[in-house]
Amino acid sequence: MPVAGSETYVIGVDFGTLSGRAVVVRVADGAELGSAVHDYRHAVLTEALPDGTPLGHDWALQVPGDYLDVLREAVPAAVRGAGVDPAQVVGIGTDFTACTMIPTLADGTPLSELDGLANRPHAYVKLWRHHAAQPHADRINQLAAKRGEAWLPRYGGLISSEWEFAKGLQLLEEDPEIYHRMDRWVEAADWIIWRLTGAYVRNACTAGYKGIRQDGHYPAPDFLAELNPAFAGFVADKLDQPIGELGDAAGTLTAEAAAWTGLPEGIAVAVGNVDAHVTSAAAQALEPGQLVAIMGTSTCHVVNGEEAVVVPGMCGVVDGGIVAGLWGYEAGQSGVGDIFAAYLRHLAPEFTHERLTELAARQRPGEHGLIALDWHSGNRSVLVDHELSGLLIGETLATRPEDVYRALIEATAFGTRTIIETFGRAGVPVGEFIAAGGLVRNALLMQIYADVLRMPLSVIGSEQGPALGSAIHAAAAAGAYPDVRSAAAAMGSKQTAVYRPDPRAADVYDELFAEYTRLHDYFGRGANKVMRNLRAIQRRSVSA
Ligand SMILES: Nc1ncnc2c1ncn2[C@@H]1O[C@H](COP(=O)(O)OP(=O)(O)O)[C@@H](O)[C@H]1O
Ligand SMILES: O=C(CO)[C@H](O)[C@H](O)COP(=O)(O)O
Repeated sequence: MPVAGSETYVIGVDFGTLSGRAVVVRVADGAELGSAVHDYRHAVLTEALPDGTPLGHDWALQVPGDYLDVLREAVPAAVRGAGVDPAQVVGIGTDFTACTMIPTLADGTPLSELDGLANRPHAYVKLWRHHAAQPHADRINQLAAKRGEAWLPRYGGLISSEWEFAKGLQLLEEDPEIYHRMDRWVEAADWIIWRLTGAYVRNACTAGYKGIRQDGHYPAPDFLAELNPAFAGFVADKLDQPIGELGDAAGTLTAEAAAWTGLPEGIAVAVGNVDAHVTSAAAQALEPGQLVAIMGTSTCHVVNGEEAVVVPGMCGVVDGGIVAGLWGYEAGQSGVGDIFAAYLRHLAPEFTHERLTELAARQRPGEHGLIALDWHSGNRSVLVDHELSGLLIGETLATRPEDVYRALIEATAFGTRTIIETFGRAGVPVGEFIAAGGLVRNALLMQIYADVLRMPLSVIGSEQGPALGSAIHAAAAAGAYPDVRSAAAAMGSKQTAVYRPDPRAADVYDELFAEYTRLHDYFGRGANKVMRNLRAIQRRSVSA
């Protein structure tokens, strides 16, 4: 039950890839009364640092000060837009992309802000999409498999280059001076809470999925030393920190953060969380078998289960990783909206998403004669290899941009089907598919997914699922509800079976999916290493 007395509100802030969004939510029923978005000034640094220092291939950095601007700009704007009295706000919750890592001093100061370090790439935030640590991930995986590390199956047998250890090892080996100056290696999800409360609490979600924390332990020092003797103390010296459970309060808003946001000092601040995982609460999808796909720049798939089983190539399974009391599973596709955006930007600049969607919608499944592999940003699940790349087969002199666009959408749907079938075979059946995120607004894409998956698609009620999910966690952290489940029951929403599969389309897609699977296994499981070879040739030519 909400706290007694006058109407109260909570703030949810979603820190996405390019912008942060704040939403003001009524505690009693989850009504969204106002929202505001603030674009990060430096967006994503992929070519060069702000001073022009060039970056290598597959790099993706951010500037931490941009996140604070969201607190200063978007939060007060959302409160103003909602027309509520800030004094009635009882809590704030946040979610972040992950694994997004900030090297800091012991007080949380990012190294990129120190005199003399602004031109050092490794001093900056490594965004989740930074894929330059694949060789380091490969070494971690080979060594863990050789030693039979007990934690490896909890990650489906492979650690991703996107995660804390691979990125940390890359930092150590490519810029040891920065590594030694770094006191803490901090998830942005926790850094923002540190800034809001003055307390550094590591959230259970990223510590588990991205930080290899299982059953209360991290990989042992002798494992780390075998990777590199100077890495032996990585956990003890840079990473370890008290853990906060999702939906608990990490602390209260400091006077400084109250001044940034215009919110009352002392209100509850929820433990940090991840954009994907927090959305399950907003979609009222916390029961085992309800899979939420947060479909935007990338797609994350999150689903709860009663117990931990091994799903090959999943991102991970974490006790309480989505909600307390259940094992949370995560899988993902690193590129989805990003693939469509890159196609428009580089190859069809005269078109928009809307125009190509409209043209592609006139076709029947299979009509374009194409099939694609959706690995333009590598493969997070189930192959866990970011040196894989995209592929398009079937082009002729007649192939048009809308054909390719449709084939790319279908490829991402096949990627999702591969993940769902892998979960099912491993003993984590998916009973309901709930779509969330920016791609939900593309009705053609939604219908293609329903047809490819042969499943009805439910759709989250909110257009800002992560921010609403964060607000729900804020309500729990403020004690307005006893826990996240009851807050989600009152404040979340979804519409059931909005898109239903068309059996005739599904038949064609079954055939195309069989072709996709053949290509997927051939290029992705080592029979043909052309994609990795091309990447190696590219690296040599760039550095020559
Ligand atoms: N109509 C559309 N059809 C397909 N993709 C779209 C459409 N509109 C935007 N996108 C893609 O969706 C992604 C943004 O999704 P969104 O959920 O808003 O952001 P994020 O995942 O960063 O939170 C971008 O990659 C963009 O190219
Ligand atoms: O891996 C993640 C969660 O575990 C990232 O947060 C995600 O892939 C980035 O999300 P978005 O597509 O919303 O920018």
